[in-house]
Amino acid sequence: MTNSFKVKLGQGGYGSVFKGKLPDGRLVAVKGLFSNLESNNSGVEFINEVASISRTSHVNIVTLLGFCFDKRNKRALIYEFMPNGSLEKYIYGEKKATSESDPAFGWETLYQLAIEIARGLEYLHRGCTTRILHFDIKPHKILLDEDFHAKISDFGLARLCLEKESFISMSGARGTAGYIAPEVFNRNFGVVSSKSDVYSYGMMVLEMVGGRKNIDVKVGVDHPSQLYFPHMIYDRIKLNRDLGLHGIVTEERELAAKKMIIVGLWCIQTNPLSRPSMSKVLEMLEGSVEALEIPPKPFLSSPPRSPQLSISSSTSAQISVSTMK
Ligand SMILES: Nc1ncnc2c1ncn2[C@@H]1O[C@H](COP(=O)(O)OP(=O)(O)OP(=O)(O)O)[C@@H](O)[C@H]1O
Repeated sequence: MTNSFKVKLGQGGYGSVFKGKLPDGRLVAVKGLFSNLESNNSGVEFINEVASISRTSHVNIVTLLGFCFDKRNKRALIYEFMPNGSLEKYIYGEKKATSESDPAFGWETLYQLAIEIARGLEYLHRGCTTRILHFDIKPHKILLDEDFHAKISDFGLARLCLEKESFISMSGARGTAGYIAPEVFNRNFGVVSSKSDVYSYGMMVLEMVGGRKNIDVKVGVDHPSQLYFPHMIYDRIKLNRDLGLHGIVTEERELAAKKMIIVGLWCIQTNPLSRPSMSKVLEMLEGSVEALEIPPKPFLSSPPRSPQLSISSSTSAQISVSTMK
């Protein structure tokens, strides 16, 4: 199926992703899962988990087409192939989105993507058969189809399958620094819930707006005031200053940018209760900018450095999975 693993699409924390083709010609992405844990069981848990999650179906969620599980305990997840790769490269990678040199990927597209991702997340929070709280939403989890529509990829399924199998079960959570809500790494901030995903979503939207990492260590060395993008943009929007963003040449683009900024700032409020639900986010993005109130200035509450943060098991039971009737 993968033609001997010739084309590697990427590398995730749980395995490599390869391009493949089904016998009917459909292109797929095959995500191999490596487990360094001795597992003697038959993989029933894995199969059940995949079966239950494969019932998830939404236009803004990458479709899980199947799985592989062989006698030697090798396992893989098979997803629909997303030809335009991940959002990451359009935010700060080789195809930076706000660049005027690529008008096809300007503010209109970014704004549309913010709405599509919000729809996918809202579905995962409220509408689907399997509800998983606390995904690891970040720009490389958002994949783009051939028409540049956004789909949330994998949404922690790999982690979930391996953790269930290894009996680590639902204890301990991993997240990517820069997107993890404060309550995920410290319970004193509140309870981990779908609002933790709202936080990650907000951080990501602000990166889409800024075209850079929210915490830019390189910039920070020379210009400390520019270290934390959410603070910089907060001051500009609050004081009604020029946003100082690339490519805002029409009023329509400015309105789209403003909505994304205000929504992003609401989403990253430290108190989970102050953050909007994903349905509220959609309402805010789709409504008029005049109806939006500017939130209080968000604190810098994520740990700024290490790219992958493993959370100790003292913050256990943070991923909650349930099958809704
Ligand atoms: N369905 C797909 N179609 C095309 N490319 C994909 C697909 N799934 C993943 N990729 C590519 O592989 C990369 C790694 O994906 P993966 O989900 O494993 O990584 P990750 O975001 O680091 O996740 P995790 O740490 O949860 O394993 C993606 O950033 C993307 O470029």
